[in-house]
Amino acid sequence: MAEPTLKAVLLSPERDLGDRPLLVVGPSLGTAATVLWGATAGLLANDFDVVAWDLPGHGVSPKASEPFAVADLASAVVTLVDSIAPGTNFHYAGVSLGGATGLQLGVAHGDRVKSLSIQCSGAKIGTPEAWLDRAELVRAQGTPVLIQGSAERWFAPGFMDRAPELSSHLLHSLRDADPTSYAFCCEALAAYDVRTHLAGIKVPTQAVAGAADTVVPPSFAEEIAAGITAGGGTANAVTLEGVAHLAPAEAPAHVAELLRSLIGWAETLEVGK
Ligand SMILES: O=C(O)CC1=CCC(=O)O1
Repeated sequence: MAEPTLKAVLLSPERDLGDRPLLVVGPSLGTAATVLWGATAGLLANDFDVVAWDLPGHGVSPKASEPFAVADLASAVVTLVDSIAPGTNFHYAGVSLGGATGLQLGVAHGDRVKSLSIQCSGAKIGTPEAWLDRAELVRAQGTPVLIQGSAERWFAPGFMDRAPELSSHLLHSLRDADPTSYAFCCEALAAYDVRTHLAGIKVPTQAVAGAADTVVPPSFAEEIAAGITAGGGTANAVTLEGVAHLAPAEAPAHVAELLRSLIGWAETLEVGK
């Protein structure tokens, strides 16, 4: 296992980094973060420096040459932040595997993270067998074989008709992803389980679920919030109606509002530190 190299895109490019709170946003398996987060970031770009990182072999990140764990993704996010804004503590929001990376940031790098928005994610996602089967499938047949099933899991009913361009753009990022890197992500998810570590997360956390998500239903967000609160941390769970697995693309205005409220509150706590 090794920390992969990650690359990022600044989604609030009209201002230099450093003047405003830094919000790092992360992707779900198969998506490019700029596409997944574009609409939400557009609503936040006046108030925050928004930086979107990509999974290995997805979007702007290079392919992975060896396996990695979700914990390695979290360390790689910290390395990435230090390469663009050295030593800066940041707010973090991530979807699904990007959300799992966020929980791992809270577990292992809580001193660097000012708040966590964990979206359409869980402390454990799916079963190891299913992830290892998917890794084998994508290695044998490439990412196109995943497109039909992903479209069914990712979007709430009616979204593809309402937003044909965005949904097609998201599915193109899956088609363009490197199959080997995608398979490594599946293997990282097979081994991922931070359920017994939630109590160690002390940063303000919001767990956001899609009511129509069949991959990680709202009970997963409730489990995260309950586990963190039990550890003395501060967390709450929110369910978005009409949303499946890609909340920032499906409900950007609502997600932006949730992030504004979380970050605003977390910044007041920081002032007193
Ligand atoms: O199965 C999918 O494609 C959805 C998903 C599970 C983990 C993740 O990041 O995305």
